[in-house]
Amino acid sequence: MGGTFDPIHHGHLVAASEVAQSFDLDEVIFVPTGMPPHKRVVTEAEHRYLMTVIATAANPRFTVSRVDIDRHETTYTIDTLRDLKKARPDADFVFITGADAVAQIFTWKNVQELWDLAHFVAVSRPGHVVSLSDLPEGDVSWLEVPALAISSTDCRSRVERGFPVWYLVPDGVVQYISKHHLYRSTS
Ligand SMILES: Nc1ncnc2c1ncn2[C@@H]1O[C@H](COP(=O)(O)OP(=O)(O)OP(=O)(O)O)[C@@H](O)[C@H]1O
Ligand SMILES: O=C(O)c1ccc[n+]([C@@H]2O[C@H](COP(=O)([O-])O)[C@@H](O)[C@H]2O)c1
Repeated sequence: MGGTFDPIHHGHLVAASEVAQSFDLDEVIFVPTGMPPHKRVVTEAEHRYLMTVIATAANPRFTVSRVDIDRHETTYTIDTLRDLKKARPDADFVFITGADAVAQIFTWKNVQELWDLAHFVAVSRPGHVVSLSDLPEGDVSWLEVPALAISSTDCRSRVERGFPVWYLVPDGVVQYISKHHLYRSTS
């Protein structure tokens, strides 16, 4: 599952857990992006990576990869999948995306090559509707997951305004944000 994870929240974790169960996956690899192509300036990669490690530590099927943050360039999923495939040539990959991300997939780099490298699973997300007929049949599956109306944008905004993010993100991530003064207007 690729994402900016700025910060990682329970919407990401529920989506990953549901896809792992439904598609009988051995492992879910969370891949924090380096520099995402379509996004604002994001928090330092090491902070996003460490929050992802903290959030996933308790689940034996969850791991975190540094492939995107160690490439030190704009992150494209084509490169993520090529690097993962190089490291695990025998693995069959499933790339997990939310409804909002998959709706943009035809703007992604080398999109036609992506289908050869992984099967894509798009999960439902509150506030986002996707027309399944726009997605290539056989290459993208759809999965309804428990609706959690949580976004990283809202988490950042809440911290900035002094509102709690307890129960929106894992406890360790709340503590990490506080310890490193992330998302405060002065940080
Ligand atoms: N609440 C959610 N339910 C289902 N999927 C989600 C949810 N939040 C994020 N995702 C999916 O997880 C992936 C990574 O998301 P990302 O790290 O950009 O989080 P985000 O909450 O969308 O961040 P931001 O608000 O900063 O754009 C994307 O494919 C996104 O669609
Ligand atoms: O490959 C691309 O062109 C591309 C463009 C936008 C997003 N992505 C990937 O989609 C995933 C979710 O991205 P985001 O920006 O919603 O966190 C993440 O793994 C990104 O690298 C990939």
